[in-house]
Amino acid sequence: MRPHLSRVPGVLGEIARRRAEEVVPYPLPPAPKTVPSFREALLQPGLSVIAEVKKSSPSEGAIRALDPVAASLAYQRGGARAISVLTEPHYFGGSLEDLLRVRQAVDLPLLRKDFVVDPFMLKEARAYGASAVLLIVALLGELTGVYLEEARRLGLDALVEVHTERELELALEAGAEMVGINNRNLTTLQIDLTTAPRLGRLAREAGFGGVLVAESGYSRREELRPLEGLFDAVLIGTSLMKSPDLEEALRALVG
Ligand SMILES: O=C(O)c1ccccc1NCC(=O)[C@H](O)[C@H](O)COP(=O)(O)O
Repeated sequence: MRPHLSRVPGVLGEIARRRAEEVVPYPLPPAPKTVPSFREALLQPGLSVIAEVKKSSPSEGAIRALDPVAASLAYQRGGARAISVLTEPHYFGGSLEDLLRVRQAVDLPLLRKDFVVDPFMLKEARAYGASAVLLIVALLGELTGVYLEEARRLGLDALVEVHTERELELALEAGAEMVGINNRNLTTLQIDLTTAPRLGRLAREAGFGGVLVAESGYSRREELRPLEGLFDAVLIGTSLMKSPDLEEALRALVG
């Protein structure tokens, strides 16, 4: 079952509709027998970092044409607990090939970072070595629970992404065990670093005891302070990718 994407505004709608047009099932390579647990990696003590391989974006245009394997090895040395690999090709310069190559090079759990709008994309994620997928409530709406169930059935963890109070309610109703709160409004691309702590507190007040991940816009250590004791993990892409030394940049942020 697919979500109704005509109702999704802005660049997010554009990306997702293009993605949906491209999904044509094909024979997948055999999935790795086991992959490390994304959820358990993020539950280690302290604020875990999910470091993102992101070559370009709608916000920034070209960021850096760094080899995803080289970037991921540097992230692993720098202390990342998981790696997010963009697989969307048109706006982010990613691919499933990148995901597979990173899987073969590092031991960390991988998040397939894409705009999932068809259940086949979950099967692809599993086949190409992901431990987890991103499910964006602004895209999936009431279908979030259906995609969550399908992800679980395939043995994938799911990071359910929200940006508003209503989306948070939907994520919790759907039974999300990992919630990502995006500081970036995916319609306007504006970043507001007060979004994650505000919605994070609401989630905890509502009794959410699962994994909380703050996403987007972080580039300095002091910006992570409001997350301490509330969030389990932070997802960082652009500022790391722009740094001359990824390993050092990661240590400077959270080391
Ligand atoms: O990054 C964008 O410009 C963007 C535009 C439209 C949809 C999604 C977008 N980014 C996805 C993300 O959430 C980020 O890649 C991730 O949270 C890391 O953010 P950052 O550290 O700011 O690169």
